[in-house]
Amino acid sequence: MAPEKKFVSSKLNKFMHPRNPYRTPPSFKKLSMKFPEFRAYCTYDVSGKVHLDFKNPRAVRALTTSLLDQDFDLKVSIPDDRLVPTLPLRLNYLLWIEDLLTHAAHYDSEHFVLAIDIGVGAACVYPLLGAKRFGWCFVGTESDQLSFTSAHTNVQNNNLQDKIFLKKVESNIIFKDVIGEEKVKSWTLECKLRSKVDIAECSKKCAECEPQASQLNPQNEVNFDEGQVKAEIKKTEECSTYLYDFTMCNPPFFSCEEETDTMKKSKKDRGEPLSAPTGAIHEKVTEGGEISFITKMIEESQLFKDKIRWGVAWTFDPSLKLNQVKSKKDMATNKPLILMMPRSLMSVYSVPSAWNMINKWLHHLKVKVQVLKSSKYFISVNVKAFKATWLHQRRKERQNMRRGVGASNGNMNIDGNNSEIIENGNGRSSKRKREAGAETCGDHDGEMMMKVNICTDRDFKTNRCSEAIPKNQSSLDCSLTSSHLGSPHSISVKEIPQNHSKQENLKLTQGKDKLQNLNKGKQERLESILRCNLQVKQSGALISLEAFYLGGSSGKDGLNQLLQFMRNQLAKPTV
Ligand SMILES: C[S@@+](CC[C@H](N)C(=O)[O-])C[C@H]1O[C@@H](n2cnc3c(N)ncnc32)[C@H](O)[C@@H]1O
Repeated sequence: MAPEKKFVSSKLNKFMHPRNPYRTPPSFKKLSMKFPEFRAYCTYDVSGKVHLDFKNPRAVRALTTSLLDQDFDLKVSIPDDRLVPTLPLRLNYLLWIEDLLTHAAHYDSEHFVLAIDIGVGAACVYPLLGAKRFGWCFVGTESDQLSFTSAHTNVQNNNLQDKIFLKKVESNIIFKDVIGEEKVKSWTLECKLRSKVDIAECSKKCAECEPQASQLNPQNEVNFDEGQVKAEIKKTEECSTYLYDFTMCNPPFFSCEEETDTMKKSKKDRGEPLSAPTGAIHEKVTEGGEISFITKMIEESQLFKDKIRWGVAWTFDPSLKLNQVKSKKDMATNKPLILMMPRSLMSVYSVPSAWNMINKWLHHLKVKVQVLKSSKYFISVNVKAFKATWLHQRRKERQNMRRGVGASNGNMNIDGNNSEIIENGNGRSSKRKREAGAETCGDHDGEMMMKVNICTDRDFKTNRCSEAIPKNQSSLDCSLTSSHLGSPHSISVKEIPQNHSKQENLKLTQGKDKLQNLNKGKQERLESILRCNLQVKQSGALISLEAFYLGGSSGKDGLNQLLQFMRNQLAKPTV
């Protein structure tokens, strides 16, 4: 067995989040060449394979800090006697939260996210990863002085003090002295104001917030005096409800030291633990154990129910669609569809040339492709499709041939006129014309007919869309309504009235641009027919394509159809 396989046990690996980069174990060889501190704990067998002694806490620490450096550009130090976080599991938690946020009505990938992490630990792992990988801001608490100092140093060393604020707390307190505390409030507000996205959000939410938005310059430089910040806090408290998007915690789990021994013994019965246990006793033990800790969190949450979007096992926020978030079971059953890439079609049998071929197909299908990871032996991409362009390719091919059109001109027009296929919300596609009003959409490739009411950009500008927009909604709300009806590219905002001052116009234009971006991500999720990750990898002498379903109204059938299109291309290339 390759030593990297020990990185995450096979049992755990099936629970790894589909977007977790450590589903594929890192190369210890590469890591040992890059990081001498990691190399110091490596041994090499005759075949040159690298082995790490997972029973040695120092080796485990060197692995974590080297991976943080290599994969996230984070320089982290962890004192000898403090907990060493395992990165795959920490990322799983963060990715699951990202899923939760994605399903919250307000969230978009460009949205400003502010979170609380209770008990950051000496590494400060969640805030550092959250800030670096997802761009989130954090207030972190810690009750242990040594861990607090170490976490603080890690934040400073990575120059993330604009995104992470740490507070030393007493161990009998969770949120009480944190959320309402003046310094925390000032920092969170400054942090929020620093975010340009918030300008659009604020101006949309509450007209009184607009003066503060105009104080920001495009470079994001914020210089507030104490009085201003206090005034802004008051305004924010009056006009906004939620300040924090979520709170997270990896609590100390045991109620006494003896319990940790019992756990060790029962773990032994279940087989040897993979890694050496690390951490001081107070990091693992708390009065009453984790049940008492979490109970306290739930009790205190009621005091701050309108300040945090609660969403773990309980929520006060109806916009959180918890039932759509992937469960561990879903993750475990999210097996990839696999396509073996044959040698015969490639002059050089390598991952890059296999990817070139696949990329050409994806380009032909006009899907959105984002490269996540790329190396000589592994390429991972995220794919979003808004139309089932892979369907009935052969039929289209034959029709084109009959019409005398070049077989694959790379310019696929679904039906030759100015129509497009849009999602109709029930998972089926329907044809839409770029005209206003109610219209019957024709049957397309055997898909269902439906009637849709469409407002165009022109309707919004001329206010003809009165049916779709309640009278009390602002012009920016109008754009949201429009974006729900149209394609990702048809977001529209009402024209800015002529009698506004130049400054106001600029503000509104900035707000409009931001809001359009803000809506784009959410729009894509709402309208996508298929979202999946594709991984091209070399295992031994073979190259394969693994396809993971992530979402989209076509369901896993959509992914099957996409793969069938690829299989057809391998059998009889037309692209
Ligand atoms: C299991 S460790 C988790 C550390 C880190 N979040 C991680 O996942 O690696 C729990 C941490 O919570 C801290 N802690 C315990 N009670 C706390 C409290 N009431 N408020 C803040 N931190 C606390 C401990 O000192 C310890 O660092």
